[in-house]
Amino acid sequence: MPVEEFVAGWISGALGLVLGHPFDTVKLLGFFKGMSFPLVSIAVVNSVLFGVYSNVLLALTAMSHQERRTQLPSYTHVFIAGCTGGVIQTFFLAPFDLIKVRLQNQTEPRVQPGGPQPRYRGPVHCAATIFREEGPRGLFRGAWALMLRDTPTLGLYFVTYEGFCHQNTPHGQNPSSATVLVAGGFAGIASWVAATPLDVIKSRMQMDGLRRREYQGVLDCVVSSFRQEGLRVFFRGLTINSARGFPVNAVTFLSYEYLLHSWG
Ligand SMILES: C[N+](C)(C)CCCC[C@H](N)C(=O)O
Repeated sequence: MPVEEFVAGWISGALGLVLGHPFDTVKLLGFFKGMSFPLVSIAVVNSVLFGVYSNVLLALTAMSHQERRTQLPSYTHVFIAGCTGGVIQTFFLAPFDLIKVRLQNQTEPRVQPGGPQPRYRGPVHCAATIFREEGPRGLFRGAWALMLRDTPTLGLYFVTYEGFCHQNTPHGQNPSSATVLVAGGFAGIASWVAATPLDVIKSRMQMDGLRRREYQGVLDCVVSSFRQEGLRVFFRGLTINSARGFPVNAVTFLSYEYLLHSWG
């Protein structure tokens, strides 16, 4: 099984993430300490996503990464491989994403000497507290919504990327760096635009249960959010998600392709 894809997915994800970090932090104006936690999480999640994607595509098409560069596999195969990557990565992403959302939404001011401690003192303390207060399943709160958000949208992500590359590359050649950058950026925007409605729901589910349970499940959260705030609730964060999605995924795909190419 080609492991290069896993490693390339990890490194390229980390590069994209460093670039996207400022956007992620302004997204909720909460505090988000340091980069080590996001780097560990992206290492795990992106290597699973890219590794599963490439290996499923390989199994479906019997073409290697290099062969796929010159001959585009069918969009159905690309979509299925992307969706499979989306499903599998959810199991890894769910606890990391939950911790991120809980830390970002922490509204207590920074710790003052002698003042009250924040509820979560950092990612590890946050994980331990959730485990203690909400049980092991608590670490997967919102995971269904996350899976619904990421399965089709990661299919779309890879279809956009491969399609754009294919259309802008002369037959039989590798896509240029500029093409890869723009294709990755568009893939990021397309998938984030499609993912935003369920991103709103996912974050609400992840925050639910801190004080009292408000939602019965994903559908209930969709219905009551819509009733209380109207259709526009599903577009919250659309601009910042897209603005972040372009550079992060442009850099992710460029470094991914570069690494795979240089490993030959
Ligand atoms: C599927 N969804 C749109 C949620 C994400 C797709 C891109 C993933 C990338 N790590 C990023 O953070 O932008």
